[in-house]
Amino acid sequence: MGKGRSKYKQGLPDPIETYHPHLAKKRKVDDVADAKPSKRTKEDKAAPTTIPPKQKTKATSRVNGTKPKHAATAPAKKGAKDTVSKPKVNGKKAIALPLDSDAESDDEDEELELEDEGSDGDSATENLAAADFMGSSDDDLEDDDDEPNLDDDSENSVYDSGDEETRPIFSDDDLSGSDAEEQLTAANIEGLTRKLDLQIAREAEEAEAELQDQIATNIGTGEVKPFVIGAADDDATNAASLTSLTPDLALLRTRINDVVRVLEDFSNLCEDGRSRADYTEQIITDISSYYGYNPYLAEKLFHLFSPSESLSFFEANETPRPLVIRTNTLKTHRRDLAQVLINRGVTLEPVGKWSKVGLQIFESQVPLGATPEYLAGHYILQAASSFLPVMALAPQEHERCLDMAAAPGGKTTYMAALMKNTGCVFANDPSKARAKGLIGNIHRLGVRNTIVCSYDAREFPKVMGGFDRVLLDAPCSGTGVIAKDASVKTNKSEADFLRLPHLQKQLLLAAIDSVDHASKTGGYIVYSTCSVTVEENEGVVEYALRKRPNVRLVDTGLTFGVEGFVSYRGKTFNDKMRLTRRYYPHKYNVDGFFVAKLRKVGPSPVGSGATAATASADGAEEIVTGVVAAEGEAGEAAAEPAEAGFQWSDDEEDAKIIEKSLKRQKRRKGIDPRADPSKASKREKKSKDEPTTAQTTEAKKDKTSKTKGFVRPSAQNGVKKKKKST
Ligand SMILES: C[S@@+](CC[C@H](N)C(=O)[O-])C[C@H]1O[C@@H](n2cnc3c(N)ncnc32)[C@H](O)[C@@H]1O
Repeated sequence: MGKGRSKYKQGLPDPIETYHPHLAKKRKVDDVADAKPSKRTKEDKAAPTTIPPKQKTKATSRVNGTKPKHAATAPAKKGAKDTVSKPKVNGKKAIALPLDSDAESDDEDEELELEDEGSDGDSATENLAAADFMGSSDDDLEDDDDEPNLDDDSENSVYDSGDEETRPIFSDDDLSGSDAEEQLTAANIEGLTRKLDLQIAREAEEAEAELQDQIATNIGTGEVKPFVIGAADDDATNAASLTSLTPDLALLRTRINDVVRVLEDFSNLCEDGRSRADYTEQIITDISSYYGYNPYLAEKLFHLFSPSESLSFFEANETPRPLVIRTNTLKTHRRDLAQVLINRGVTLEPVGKWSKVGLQIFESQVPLGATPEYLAGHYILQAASSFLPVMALAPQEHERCLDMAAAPGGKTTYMAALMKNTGCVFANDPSKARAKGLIGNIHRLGVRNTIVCSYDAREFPKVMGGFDRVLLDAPCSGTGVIAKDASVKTNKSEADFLRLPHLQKQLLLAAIDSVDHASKTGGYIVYSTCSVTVEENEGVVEYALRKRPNVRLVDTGLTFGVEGFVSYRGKTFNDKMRLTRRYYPHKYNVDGFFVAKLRKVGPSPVGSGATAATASADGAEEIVTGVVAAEGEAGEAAAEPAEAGFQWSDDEEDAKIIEKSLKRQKRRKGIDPRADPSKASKREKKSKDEPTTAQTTEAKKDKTSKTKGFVRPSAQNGVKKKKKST
């Protein structure tokens, strides 16, 4: 898998907002060089602000092998575990850090916002009684006078000498052994910061020059037509080396680059008698061998982008995304959390202006999944792109919300935090094994407004409805997270891209039918996946718009992201599809993701299975069963295609395709699909008509019960118990 993978350096990322793969790669090379003291230049040695060698070689674990540009960091210090409310390092007082280095005003906004978010001081104190990790008091940290000037690089250091005397700056030669550490003062860190800034600027210039060179070379050689297609056929040696089990990666890479050039300037560079299709076929085969994808998936992903952009995408999938944590504002503030982690030897930086709770981790001397703050629920490890659907959903205090596919709970717990533990979140996941993780996270993060349940979410409208907002973070193929799970490259087949969209469509209809269109504060549905394929994203939303004319696409409110496709390979989608957002690893250095926000403007059609059930915010049951009256609204039949151009499969077609695919799967397993067709069709009918979980079956027996199958996590730590209906 990933034959070409080892060739590529890992660990690129810049802070998420400013991702430039070419710069990042370059930096990585320099990082390695830097790590070898013997390679340091004379000037470096003479530089008065260099960290002594001992410090440089200190065993830190570099997350993703990256260095922050201006990451807030602390040097390794003795007795890090002795963190107290006013942390001291080598006798120096640690101060509030310039986390949001972009703008002071921004930082002030954040302070205000954090105040608003109102951490639950009690729970924090309870959890942290043994060790006061919270660092200095809010008063200390929020006193602007104590804060460094965010705009001034010279003050962009970790330690403030404060009132204490600033020590002289030492050169490498002056420092040795543990003395070196002792003498690492604010002043030399300040110098180091400046040096690093200069180095980064130099690297950026060099990388830019390199890029320009490459572009110029490509342009320069533009007149020479690359002989790419013929090469494989005519040159026996080349052909063998490029297609054998151990292909010559360098040759393969050259051919990929050549074909990209041809495809992007076809009229000038194509070989006589060759069509675009020939080149496209060639490059897909090569990408598939070079990066280790099955040809079906390689083709699917290739067609999402221009040829050169597709290469950036495949390339970005070879490197991990930055490690990100989300501050749990139910327990702490980002600034406080950052300071405590810095004191533990973590190098971090705010994830970007778009989030007030994310911290990107660059280096850590401690395992981030086992710090006291982690165990106390002050943060959760969560991919940056995972924040986005929740931000788009924007759940409000005192609302009643549903997270339809919730495990392991990254988004549920964020929803609860935005709702400040008020109102009620129903967190559903049919996988019991995964629900355990969900319950664990809910407990650890101090979430108290959430009820866990375990249904096949397609059944949800029949069980209960009337939600102000519903999040459907759908099960998907994971083509956005290939960097995390390379098995996707080979294990996703055509059958998956038929089965998954079918399930996603059913789930999205259920999500829509579970929402109260008359909600005073909401009436919203957010649909998201960690996949970048069109079938799982725009295709699903388009289907829902056709089947439910009572929903409209609305703006996600997200400040970045590529617009969704309004047309794709001959298919036309609703014009408003541009309001959806796509996220790509090569573009934003986040996992690939898709986010769509819908607003329900009228009741769901008769026969949709929607139940008008409402419950008070604290989860107490007040049941109104029955199908929402159509009130003159169009039913299923009237909900027929609004968009003539959209030719994708509908329910019936889907069913046929799924049936075929199931048969194929059975055949592959050596089972004769016709062995007992009556039983098979009965089984299929049953699985279509009935919920798959025991809880749902019970719930169907007594539709008036909305509490069966739920468990209040606060009442229970572990596996869910069924509650008797009230
Ligand atoms: C992408 S994951 C959800 C991640 C979660 N939202 C989070 O942020 O932690 C998709 C989830 O869908 C669940 N799932 C699969 N089939 C489902 C169904 N029919 N109804 C509801 N959930 C389903 C899976 O068990 C899985 O946990």
